[in-house]
Amino acid sequence: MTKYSTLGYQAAQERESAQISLVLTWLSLAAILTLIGIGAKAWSSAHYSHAFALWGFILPVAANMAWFAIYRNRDVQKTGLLVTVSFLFTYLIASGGESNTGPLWFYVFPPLVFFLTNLKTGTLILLLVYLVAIIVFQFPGLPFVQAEYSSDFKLRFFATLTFESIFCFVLEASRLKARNELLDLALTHEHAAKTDELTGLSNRRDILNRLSEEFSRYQRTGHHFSIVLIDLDLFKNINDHYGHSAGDAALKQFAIVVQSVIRQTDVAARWGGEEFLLLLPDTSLIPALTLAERLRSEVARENFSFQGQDLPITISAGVCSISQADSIDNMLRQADLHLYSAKEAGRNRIAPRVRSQAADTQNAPSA
Ligand SMILES: Nc1nc2c(ncn2[C@@H]2O[C@H](COP(=O)(O)OP(=O)(O)OP(=O)(O)O)[C@@H](O)[C@H]2O)c(=O)[nH]1
Repeated sequence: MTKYSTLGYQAAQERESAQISLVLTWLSLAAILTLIGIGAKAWSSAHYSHAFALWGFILPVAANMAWFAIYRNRDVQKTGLLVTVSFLFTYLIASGGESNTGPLWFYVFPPLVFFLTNLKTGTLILLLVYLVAIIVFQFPGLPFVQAEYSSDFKLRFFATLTFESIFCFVLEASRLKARNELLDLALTHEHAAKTDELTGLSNRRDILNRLSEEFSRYQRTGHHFSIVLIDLDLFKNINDHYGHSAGDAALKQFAIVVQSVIRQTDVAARWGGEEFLLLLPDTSLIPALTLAERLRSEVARENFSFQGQDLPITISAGVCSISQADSIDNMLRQADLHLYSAKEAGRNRIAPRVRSQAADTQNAPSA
């Protein structure tokens, strides 16, 4: 998965295209009003065909707005407006507009195409615009070309349009660069705010949010979920005998084991110190106990080591399902009580007990 496919990027992209759509709606409205206005001006100067042609462009702009209002398709909205504006500007440069001022509208194009498309597509469209202008300027005899422009005008037109295009390209490129850097920074902060630095798992704040989301989902849909509160056994001894760095290494290795056991939809978090919490969506008590038991036996089997020394790591855990509680606080309290009873019963075990656990944990180390 690339960083551009993460939820954060997708949300930012969605916000940006929603903004572009809004601007396009206002631009379309402004275009309609402008076309009405300059059409009326042409009419008052007795340029009837020109007035009708300008008013004729109102139809596709209005149709594009209506299409978007019904289907909310932003790509069609963008393409529709770009195509209409392209034809309008081609008409203006070919007809000369009022007093040969039609080509002046071309200056709207560079900022508009870079705003609506990306740098590559924008540049391609601008090259097409140049091609249209060159054809109109070089072949005044063509049937659709009614205007003739002086050499001086053509030269200055291309020079100024080129200058404007390059300027818009550079501005857009630096805007995109700044926007991506800002987005990266925001995502890094967002990730840091949700992640435990040592283990890379979710932190307490993140899992509390997810628990409350899962609880709301349960209230809406009735989908059960469970939690597993895990504590590494006699962890103080690990720190005391092998050093704090060995303890840290064991916590990291434990996080890797947890992630290899849980499903992708489950969430593992460092609850604090040497305590961890699992959130298991769509899981009732028995499957949650089975998963906790599998994790316990994986941890007991895993070879935890630090700088060549083996670390004796086992876990105890308390499990609770939403069917046994009426709130998140209550679930956490019950899981904590079960964890306490697992410790009391000799550690390296899961509570509440299921029959199959008894055989597995007969040889569990005592406190
Ligand atoms: N290395 C390391 N140790 C930690 C970290 N967080 C908490 N601890 C240690 O974990 C130990 C927890 O010890 P206790 O709460 O006494 O419990 P325990 O020794 O695990 O005994 P039981 O829970 O009864 O099995 C303490 O010594 C903490 O200093 C950490 O991030 N790194």
